[in-house]
Amino acid sequence: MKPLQNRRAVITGAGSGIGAAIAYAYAEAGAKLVLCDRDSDRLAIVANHCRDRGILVIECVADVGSREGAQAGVDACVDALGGIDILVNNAGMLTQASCVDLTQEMWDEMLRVDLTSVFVASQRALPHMLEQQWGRIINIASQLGIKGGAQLTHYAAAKAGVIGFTKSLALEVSKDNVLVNCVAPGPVETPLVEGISQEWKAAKAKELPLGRFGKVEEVAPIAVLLASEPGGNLFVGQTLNPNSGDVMP
Ligand SMILES: NC(=O)C1=CN([C@@H]2O[C@H](COP(=O)(O)OP(=O)(O)OC[C@H]3O[C@@H](n4cnc5c(N)ncnc54)[C@H](O)[C@@H]3O)[C@@H](O)[C@H]2O)C=CC1
Ligand SMILES: CC(C)c1ccc(C(=O)O)c(O)c1O
Repeated sequence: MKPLQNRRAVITGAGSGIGAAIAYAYAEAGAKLVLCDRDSDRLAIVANHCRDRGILVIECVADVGSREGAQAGVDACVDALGGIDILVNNAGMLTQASCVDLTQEMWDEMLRVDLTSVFVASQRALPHMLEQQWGRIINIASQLGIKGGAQLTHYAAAKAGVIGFTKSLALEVSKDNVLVNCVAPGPVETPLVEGISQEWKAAKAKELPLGRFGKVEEVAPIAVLLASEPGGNLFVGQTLNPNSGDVMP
């Protein structure tokens, strides 16, 4: 039997990068998928590749920056599949500005997309998971939520918030067999970091003990482990750190 056979999973930000890799890994693992993204074209490509692996996939085009959009994936899963087992809060954005130049709009958008959406989607999923006494919530944070990042106060604050939210929710619901954890990657080659210059990225890669950025297929298996039994059963409120050795908490 495959590790996530017939589990009903929602993955946000599944149209690209880490979210797409998690979608492929979950498809291989036998899950039924609700894939969410605001980019319908990219989402359709990822969804079709998952269908090629013989599993049921529902596409949900939504912007998690709004309350309705953050709830949409969970609602689609419950409506179509009768419930939800796994929620992967992965959708995220990255902009850069020094704190003095950061506008209120940039701050608010970052907090809405990278933090508030995690709360809203989790809150929507929880009644179903508590009722069935089984659930897994996996939040994609960032090592910058631990170490901070210049020009990234808003991003680092949102991701630190995700880590604190994860620990606190884990304390509330683990006795009901709803396990909440997060993954805090270091730099990973995805479109998210495409805007950063090659020179900067080369210098950053040299600093890393591993000497290179991560690849999405090196992060996705962690989301499979956390959702699977028995391998994921003892992780409660943890932050897993696939970061090329950049942060050793
Ligand atoms: N790439 C990296 O170096 C790292 C990424 N992360 C986190 O991993 C997660 C995924 O990032 P990547 O795969 O790198 O980025 P990506 O840019 O490749 O993919 C992000 C996906 O999320 C979607 N998305 C963004 N905002 C959305 C919104 N408001 N509503 C719905 N969908 C939205 C995008 O359309 C895109 O398909 C993010 O939470 C990011 O903060 C964490 C650490 C390092
Ligand atoms: C700016 C660099 C490439 C970068 C971007 C994002 C993250 C993260 O989200 O964790 C990093 O750790 C980075 O070093």
